[in-house]
Amino acid sequence: MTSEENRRSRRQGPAMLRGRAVPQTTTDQRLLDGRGPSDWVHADPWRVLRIQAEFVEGFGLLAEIPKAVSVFGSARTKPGSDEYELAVDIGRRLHEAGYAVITGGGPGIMEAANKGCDDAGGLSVGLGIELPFEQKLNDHIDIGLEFRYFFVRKTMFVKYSQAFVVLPGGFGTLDELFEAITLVQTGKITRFPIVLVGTEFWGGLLDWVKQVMLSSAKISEEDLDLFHVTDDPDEVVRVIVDAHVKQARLQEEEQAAREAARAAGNGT
Ligand SMILES: CC(C)=CCNc1ncnc2c1ncn2[C@@H]1O[C@H](COP(=O)(O)O)[C@@H](O)[C@H]1O
Repeated sequence: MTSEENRRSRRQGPAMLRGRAVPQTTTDQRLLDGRGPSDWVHADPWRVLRIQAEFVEGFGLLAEIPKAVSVFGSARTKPGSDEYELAVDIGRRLHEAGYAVITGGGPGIMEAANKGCDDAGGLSVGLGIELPFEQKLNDHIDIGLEFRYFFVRKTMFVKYSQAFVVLPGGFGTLDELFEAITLVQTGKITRFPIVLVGTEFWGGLLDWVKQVMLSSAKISEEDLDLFHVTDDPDEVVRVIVDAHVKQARLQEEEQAAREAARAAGNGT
């Protein structure tokens, strides 16, 4: 090391650097200087921060929404079709039962459920996803958020709703449905009603689940109780409300039992 290099030293955060270890520029300079290579923007450590930012934004925006139900279904369902009108009706009824409605914020069933809730004066939430083609949140949303990452968005549906309603849809809908069933089956979320709407649409899949999955012991008999299937919008809401009433009662009983045990332990 030359005596010139030896003299140079710099503090960099908690570190002290000397000689040739001292970088030519400061951290601030590198941050503020627009020039230079930008490959780092696409590197994984940077992505981790973006992912983290999506969680922070989502948690921040949704933390204070009241109890809510997520409604899923095809992005391709056309306004005016029976399934679209059914989703409008379900969105409205969910609001009337005291729930906010959360959807994927897109067109089709998502738009219909948001519309039903919004037109009835309810809180309508859309959690959109950035897609390769131009896309905007539907017009019936009070609180909207656009996610880059599907897995971050999926966390929000589960964390901020207390039930899932699933209307006819394609791969996206099946992905959301089976994630929810898996989370309930594995005890990651408890007492979480999942209602499938459309006995004809879901019938073939349910037959296969029973005839192939169940009969080859890939699931057990009680796993069939993890979801409820109906065509009746009134029943959709009733199943959810009943499950939540039962859940609240159980929680009260558990709380009372804990307090009784504590009191007995104190000898009071
Ligand atoms: C017209 C078109 C294809 C638009 C796509 N635009 C989308 N916008 C928001 N969420 C979406 C979209 N496509 C799929 N999803 C997600 O996947 C589900 C629907 O997918 P699918 O149509 O069943 O498979 C929705 O519940 C939603 O959460």
